[in-house]
Amino acid sequence: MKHFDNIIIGFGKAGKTLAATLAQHGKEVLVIEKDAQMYGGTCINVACIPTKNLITSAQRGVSYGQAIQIKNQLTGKLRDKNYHKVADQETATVLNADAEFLDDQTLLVKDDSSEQQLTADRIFINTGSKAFVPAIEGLQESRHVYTSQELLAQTEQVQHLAILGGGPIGLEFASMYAQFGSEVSVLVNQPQVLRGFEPEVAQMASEDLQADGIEFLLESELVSVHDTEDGVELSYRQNHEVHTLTVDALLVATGRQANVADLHLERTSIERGKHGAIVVNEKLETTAPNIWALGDVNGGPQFTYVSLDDWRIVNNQLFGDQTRTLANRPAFPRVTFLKPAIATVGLTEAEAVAQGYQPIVKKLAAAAVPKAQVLGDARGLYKAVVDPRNNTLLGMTIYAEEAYETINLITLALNQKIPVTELRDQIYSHPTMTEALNDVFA
Ligand SMILES: Cc1cc2nc3c(=O)[nH]c(=O)nc-3n(C[C@H](O)[C@H](O)[C@H](O)COP(=O)(O)OP(=O)(O)OC[C@H]3O[C@@H](n4cnc5c(N)ncnc54)[C@H](O)[C@@H]3O)c2cc1C
Ligand SMILES: NC(=O)c1ccc[n+]([C@@H]2O[C@H](COP(=O)([O-])OP(=O)(O)OC[C@H]3O[C@@H](n4cnc5c(N)ncnc54)[C@H](O)[C@@H]3O)[C@@H](O)[C@H]2O)c1
Repeated sequence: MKHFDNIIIGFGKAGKTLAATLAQHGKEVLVIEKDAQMYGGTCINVACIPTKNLITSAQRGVSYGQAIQIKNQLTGKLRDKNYHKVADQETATVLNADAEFLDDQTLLVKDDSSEQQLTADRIFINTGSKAFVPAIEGLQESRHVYTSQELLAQTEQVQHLAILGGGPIGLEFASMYAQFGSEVSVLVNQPQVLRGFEPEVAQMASEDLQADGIEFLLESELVSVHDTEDGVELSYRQNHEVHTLTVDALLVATGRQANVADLHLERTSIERGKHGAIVVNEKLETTAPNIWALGDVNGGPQFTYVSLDDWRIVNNQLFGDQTRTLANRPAFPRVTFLKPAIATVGLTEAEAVAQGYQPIVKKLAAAAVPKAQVLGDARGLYKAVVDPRNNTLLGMTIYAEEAYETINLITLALNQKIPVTELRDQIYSHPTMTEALNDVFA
């Protein structure tokens, strides 16, 4: 039986970064990835990067067909680069195979033609997550129902797209398809979209999405789907009545669950928790000795930069002072890439009040920022929640052009407890969206 110092299962953000770090320290490491088209992981191949590239193409007026070609070229280039970043290291090996556990120490690793058993001093699980498809009549069988990964592979533009779910995947695809000129209907089982965001922003963004041509079917429950000759008919219940809607395709965007099915964790002492995610402690150790779980698979927030931060925690244990844990993870931003984007960090006003703060709220319309006019989309709002006792930020939501950049500066100020007067008095370059901060905190 072959033995390695370190085995990483899954070529995700945390895994590939850890593999490179281990190799840079001269340590032996094997990365096992089941799909050669996924070298580099979900984000660069079928998630963050291709979706944002398609959104950018749509905003530049590129046709859908051409945009897909540009996207495929980009992901191919990144996949190759990511592969070599690990595989070219002297002490690293990349194996294209499926990994499953036989017990806490042993893996069975299979490809099309062979299988072998491997052991390691340390095993790191970084197998990500996969789309959760609810048990609704006809959904599994339909030829016109897609997950986000499947829809991204379509070379023909869907002309009328229905979307089930109003989370970030549902809304980003809705906005993207509307910008490509498709008709879009979003079924949401809630009374409003963007719940959990500042209510003014949720209201404004929801109206803007509708103005961009997106139809919201709120408080709707999908009952069944049936394929027609060239599309799919949806039956959904709204206000106790069953309605039908016929579209060309349905995107299911109802959340993602930990990718553990193939790992056979029942043969190990690795515990699973909510929705099947691997249970970890604050150092990301599983309940089995010398096995860690990083990224989406451990049930934490599903973002590439959180997976990267999981790497920081493990890296700090292996090569650092062992102080970095989930317990001291700083606040991090969340962005939904709409037009304009919504970016948020920390507490909303309601959350701050619920936690006993008596916050001061600062607001500014995006239309007041010259750069928003330059960019031609002056929709949006800046809303900051400030603790008046020390003038520091409790949270902020930005619904404006380039919100995804400005929020990183705000996150720094929030984590470093920089008084908002500093943000107010900074000299910002002009014309930029960041200079809004001069006025938000005036
Ligand atoms: C459409 C979409 C858009 C998104 N947009 C954003 C965004 O803009 N910003 C953001 O931060 N996040 C975004 N996310 C979330 C982000 O993609 C994930 O949080 C992130 O990719 C998770 O990375 P990971 O390190 O957990 O593993 P992954 O990158 O998912 O890697 C896991 C790898 O493990 C492999 N694998 C699984 N099982 C096995 C096995 N048994 N044996 C061998 N290999 C195996 C898989 O093939 C895969 O390559 C988006 C997600 C989706 C679906
Ligand atoms: N820009 C980004 O950072 C970005 C973009 C896309 C995805 N992501 C990550 O991927 C994760 C998964 O995204 P997602 O949007 O699939 O999941 P989600 O869990 O965030 O949202 C799913 C939505 O579907 C709704 N829903 C669930 N079951 C339903 C049903 N039967 N009928 C109608 N609606 C239903 C839920 O109410 C929820 O609003 C996100 O949580 C996020 O962490 C991040």
